[in-house]
Amino acid sequence: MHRRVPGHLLQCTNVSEVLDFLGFRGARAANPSRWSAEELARVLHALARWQRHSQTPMAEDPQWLLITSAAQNVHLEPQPLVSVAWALATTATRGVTIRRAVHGRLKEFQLKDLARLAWCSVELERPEVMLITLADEVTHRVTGARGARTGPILSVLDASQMAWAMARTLVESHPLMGVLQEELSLQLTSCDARHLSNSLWSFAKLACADPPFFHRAALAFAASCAKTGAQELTNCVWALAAVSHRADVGEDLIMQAKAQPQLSHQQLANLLWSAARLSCGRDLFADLLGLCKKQILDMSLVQLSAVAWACAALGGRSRSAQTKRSGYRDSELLQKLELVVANRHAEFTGRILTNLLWAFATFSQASPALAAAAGRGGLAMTAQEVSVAVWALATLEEADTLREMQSPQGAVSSGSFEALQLHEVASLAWGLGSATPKTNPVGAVRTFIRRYVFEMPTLPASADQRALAMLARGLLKLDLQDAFASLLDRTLLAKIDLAPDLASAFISGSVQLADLEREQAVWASLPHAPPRAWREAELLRFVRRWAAGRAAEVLVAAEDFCASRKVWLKVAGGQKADLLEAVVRVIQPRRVLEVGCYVGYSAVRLGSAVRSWHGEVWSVEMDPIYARLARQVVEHAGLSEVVKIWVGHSEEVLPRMTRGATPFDLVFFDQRGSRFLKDLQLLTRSGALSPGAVLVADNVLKPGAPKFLWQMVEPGPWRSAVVELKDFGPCGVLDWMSVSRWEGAEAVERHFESEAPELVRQLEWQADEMRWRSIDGHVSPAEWDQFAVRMKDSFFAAGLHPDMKKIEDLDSWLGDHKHGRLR
Ligand SMILES: C[S@@+](CC[C@H](N)C(=O)[O-])C[C@H]1O[C@@H](n2cnc3c(N)ncnc32)[C@H](O)[C@@H]1O
Repeated sequence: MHRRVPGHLLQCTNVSEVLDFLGFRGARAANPSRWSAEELARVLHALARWQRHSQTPMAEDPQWLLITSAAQNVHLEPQPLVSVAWALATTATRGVTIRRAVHGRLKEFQLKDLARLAWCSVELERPEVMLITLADEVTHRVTGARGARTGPILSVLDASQMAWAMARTLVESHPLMGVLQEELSLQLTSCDARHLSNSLWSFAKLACADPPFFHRAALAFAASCAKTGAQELTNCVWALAAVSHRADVGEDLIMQAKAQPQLSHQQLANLLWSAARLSCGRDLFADLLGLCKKQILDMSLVQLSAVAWACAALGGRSRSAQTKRSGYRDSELLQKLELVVANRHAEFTGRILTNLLWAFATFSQASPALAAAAGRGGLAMTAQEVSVAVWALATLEEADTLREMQSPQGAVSSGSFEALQLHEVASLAWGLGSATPKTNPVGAVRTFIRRYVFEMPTLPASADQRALAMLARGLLKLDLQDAFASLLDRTLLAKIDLAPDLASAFISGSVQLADLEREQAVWASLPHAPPRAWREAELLRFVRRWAAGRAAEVLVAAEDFCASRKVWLKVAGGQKADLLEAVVRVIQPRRVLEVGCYVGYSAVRLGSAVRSWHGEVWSVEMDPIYARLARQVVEHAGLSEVVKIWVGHSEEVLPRMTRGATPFDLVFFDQRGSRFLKDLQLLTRSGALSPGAVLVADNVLKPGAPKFLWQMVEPGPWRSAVVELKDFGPCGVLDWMSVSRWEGAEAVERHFESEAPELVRQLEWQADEMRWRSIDGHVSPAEWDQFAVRMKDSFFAAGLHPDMKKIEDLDSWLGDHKHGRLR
């Protein structure tokens, strides 16, 4: 079928000239119904080959249409019929069918002809009807012939053509795919890379690949692809990514594809999408993204949204359950995307919009134009897309748009959510709950969410815990207390080994509902010393053994534990403890708040300092296992009356604990740096800070809290100083702690509204990325040091020049508060 086209044929400029060249002139040319079946097939075939090379559109040409209709009315032998099918398929001629000609005659065709017909059928009318007939026949013949043969029955070319046709037509769950897999398995070592790539693509598209076969086929492709082109490489990489194959093979192939000259926009977008799905290395991803960025403004919206999706999704499959994706934030790309959004949002479909929204929300990048596009109810969004959009808009705090989506014409009101999966319902519940005032319950959707929880089937032990935690929080935000209780009961019933975040959501939710019974049930389900907390459990044993129940001894024992066992614990010891004590000595706070208690080391230090003037410490910890250990450490130090430990995420606990409480004089932020600003906002909005309160924040350099630091050094209600010191532990990595004094409540909101410059936002992202990396794997002290130095230089480059102080300067700097003015 793909023989070379004769040179003379190539020189023809229209259909008549081709007919003339083939010897059909005058009245004979005008009367194809008089031609023999073989003549018809020969002419159609030649015309199709001419069209393929000349790229001249022919499907509407009157002479071509006459010939094709004549071909439908004659009886063709199998060979000419395959030729005609090929001609019709390659010229994308519509309205002509060969189905009837083939019907009832399949036995006359050889296996290879059936495969060619399958390949052609993709472009013909109602392909699935013909394809299923062909697939049944091939399956029947190959399985029937197996008894008599040990080797392959279908050639690699035939098998790959059949597979490709099935995938293009999306014929799912047909036994033929299993047959083709077996046929290909027998010939993997001798397969041509092009056919292998087509086959892998087809199996992945139909999600029907058996992993060992896929792996062997991928290795066979990698071994034979040295001379293949970009399309084959892209297809194969896409297939590996779609079935979540091992990253290493995919990464090698992406490197090869990247080196191909002139990758098309589609190939680039596919490669980047695949690189994200395969969790490729960041350098390789950055190289590919560099190529995409050069062409981004010429890409189609679908390609562009795939690029955005890939950037947000990179690193999504992290090893530990605690971590989330960090994505790949690129300022230049975001700026270009903003430009596209501003100019072309009217053309967005639901999928394009939600991909972009998801990426912007992942990067905490506000985009009013994008939010406005989502608000217009006219966009036909599927229920899944609505759930993504709602989550993204809530993350970006676009409450107005969310309300618009819930108007009678909006996508939320008109959506039908019955087919949503757990994580999608969770996004919907959390998103709507985050942005909807309690006075405006979201009607039918709220009823659906409640029913979904009550009708949920038994949860498997492998249930998606991040989704469950999000759903639990969403239910409380939507005031669906009975559904929250039901979700908690079902989860405990399933004997799921609770991850910290889910346990924390359940405990803090039960406390909020004053449901002591359920709170205790969750505590009882938690192991005392899970493997991830063995060091912390060891610390408690060590402290109990070597410290005689006084705070000072507990602190020394904890430090000895780190030194003697050569373990590093993330506590504010050493110079950091000196700084905390210096601040406490100067301001003598009555009420202290700590966010990030861990095992209670700094809580004990703060508690023992404020005890002498009857002060108290409230400490928040989101991980119940750590919180329980911390309570035991505090109890052993004899400080249970002074230190109160609250369990839950700061976002949930702070509003609850500050309601009607006496304001705090000292706050110590030791949670994740990217929470600092949000938690500070919660505190100032709820009036939880006393006049002149002092805020100490740890790790503002390493991994860093750039947005927070930028706000604190900007002119406004805070006066801040930064102390450079060494982290606790044997390596003593460089770090900063900030000390800020609140000078009044005026202009607080305005202060928070000012947006940090792009470079600072970029640094914020880098800090978070490093934080997740350190949770997910090991970061060496040398890497931390390099990171800290780079961060410092970047701060200065961003114009962030804090007032640097030494610990001994704090006394005079905080002078106003000396001698306990706050008492
Ligand atoms: C660096 S450790 C705290 C060390 C402790 N302050 C000390 O010096 O002994 C950080 C702790 O904060 C907790 N955490 C992180 N983000 C939090 C949040 N948003 N709310 C409550 N706890 C959080 C973590 O689980 C972790 O135990």
